[in-house]
Amino acid sequence: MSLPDTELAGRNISSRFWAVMKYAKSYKAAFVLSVLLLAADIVYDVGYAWVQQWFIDAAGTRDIDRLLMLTGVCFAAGIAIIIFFMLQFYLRNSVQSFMQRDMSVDVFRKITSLPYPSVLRYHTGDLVSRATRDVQQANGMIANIVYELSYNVALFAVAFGYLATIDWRLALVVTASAPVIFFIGRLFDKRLRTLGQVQQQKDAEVRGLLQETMQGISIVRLFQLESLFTGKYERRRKEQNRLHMRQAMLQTTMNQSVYVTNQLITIACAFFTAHLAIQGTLTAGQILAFLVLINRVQSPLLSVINTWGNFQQGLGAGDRLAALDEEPSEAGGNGLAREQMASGESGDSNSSPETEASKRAEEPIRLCRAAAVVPVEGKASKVLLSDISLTVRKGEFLAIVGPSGAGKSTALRLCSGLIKPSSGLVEVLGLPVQEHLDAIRQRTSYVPQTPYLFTGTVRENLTLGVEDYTEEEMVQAAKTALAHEFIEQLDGGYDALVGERGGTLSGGQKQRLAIARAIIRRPEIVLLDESTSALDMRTEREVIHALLEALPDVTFVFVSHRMTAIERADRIVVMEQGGLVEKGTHAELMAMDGLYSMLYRIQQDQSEAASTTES
Ligand SMILES: Nc1ncnc2c1ncn2[C@@H]1O[C@H](COP(=O)(O)OP(=O)(O)OP(=O)(O)O)[C@@H](O)[C@H]1O
Repeated sequence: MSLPDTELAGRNISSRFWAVMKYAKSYKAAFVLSVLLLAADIVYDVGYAWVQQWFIDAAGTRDIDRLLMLTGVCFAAGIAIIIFFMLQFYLRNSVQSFMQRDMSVDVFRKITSLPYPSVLRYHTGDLVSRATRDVQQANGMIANIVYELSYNVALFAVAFGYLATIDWRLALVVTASAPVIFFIGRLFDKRLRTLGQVQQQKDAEVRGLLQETMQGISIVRLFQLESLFTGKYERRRKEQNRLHMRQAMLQTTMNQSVYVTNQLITIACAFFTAHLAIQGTLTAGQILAFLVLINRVQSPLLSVINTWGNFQQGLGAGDRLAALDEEPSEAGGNGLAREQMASGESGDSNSSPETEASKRAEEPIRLCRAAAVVPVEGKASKVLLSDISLTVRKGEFLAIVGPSGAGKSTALRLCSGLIKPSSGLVEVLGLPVQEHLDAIRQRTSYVPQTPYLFTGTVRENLTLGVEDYTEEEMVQAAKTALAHEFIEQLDGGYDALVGERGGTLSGGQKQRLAIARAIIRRPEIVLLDESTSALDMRTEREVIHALLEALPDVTFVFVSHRMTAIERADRIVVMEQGGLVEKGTHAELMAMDGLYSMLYRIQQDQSEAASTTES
């Protein structure tokens, strides 16, 4: 996705903060305790000045008993503080890692629920980046704002209070840098935040390129694209480095401005302290405590500015996650009225509800004036399908043919709910697809053009998402898809590993596994999108024959370019340029002498020419 997220930089800060903070709810007690235990750090930091003052002043009075008592108290306090430190560290890290885990699971869930067209709009690298780095940085925002800020504000207040008890005028001089630091922070924050977002985007692009190159490594090698891709990667890395440098320089400029301000204030304080010492208004212990406390008052101011920079980066990541979260999930309905069916191919406005119900049971797929339009960046939207009306009968084997780019796969995507109809209605098993995706997908199987196998065993891939299968059912599904034989020959059989994306299997083997995976789900409808294209013609015929024999009640919709694959089809529809141009049986279509008969003859000529050449 290009960089639209930078527009989100103006979002409400508190809403972003609370969007992340809600993840602390489940760990409320540990979270609150870990914040309260920050008091141990404060006691240690400020107590150090107090101890120095008391030891020096006690040494001045030569009071050994007091010195011993003080040593004992310090020893006990030291041990208690270490225990509190460790507890605080444990709780803080646990809460943060649990929050991060919960948040990344939510982002993962969101990504998997995005509608298919939205997934296509994002780049995989971008989505991976959001689920990993953005989650990490958004959580870092909590660490910054809650822990760091609470700690620094409390340290500042306590150290300032202590300083004021020694000399309130000096205490005020020490804090003179606060308004300047605030001003500097405001000057830099927006730029840091926007830069953080652009940087995240660039990181995602680099990650995306890396992923894509790994996935297409064979093409990179075979097309000798190594230097092209390396150059591309180098350019993106250069751009990424440039942004990192800009960000580092901006952060350093901000830090150094604050540092210089603090140095000037420290020099002024040193002057006043020395002046008061000359006048004899401070004890030696107070002078020492004062010098320690100057640092304790100023270091929170310095830390706050760092925290602010990191907080801005966290907000940038929070914005990117919010943008993803605001993407509508797939569950939404298409809002189309069922009445539209009335004007469709099989619609009959006068029929009774009972007639309609039985018609629906007999016609598991009904498309009524369905259209699919996709938005195209910077151009008018593109029409993929227009005005498609079609019904498929229960147990029917319907074939869809047509030239490349005619819209055959899009029609199947429409039936499986992967894309929404932009107008018209698509009903599957009597239900409008977009409103009943879960129910429909439970009873429908879709086998895409390129089957996707997950890293794991044959068995895991075959039974994906099906828990109540028997060994017999699994083997039967594999036999029906003509996969059993080659599976048995694999080292390990059904427990053989298939490698990343099924890399150890041939294209045809992957396709047969995908078909077996589709039928083990006991579907009522199977949508096959050129799912046998990698098989030889004989095996393809055998697979189709086995499917039809084994599953006589199942409705098959089969997209194919090969006419031999669809010779058993009950009906054939022909598509061209996103429209349905012909339908009928093979004989009817041949008699029409239209596009189908032309495609059929071309293929026959080609196969005759091929067999002549072979002989
Ligand atoms: N998400 C999309 N965005 C833009 N155009 C798309 C999208 N999906 C498909 N198209 C376009 O829609 C048209 C139909 O594509 P589709 O994949 O349905 O064709 P097809 O008939 O299955 O082709 P083939 O036989 O080559 O697989 C093509 O021109 C394709 O470029």
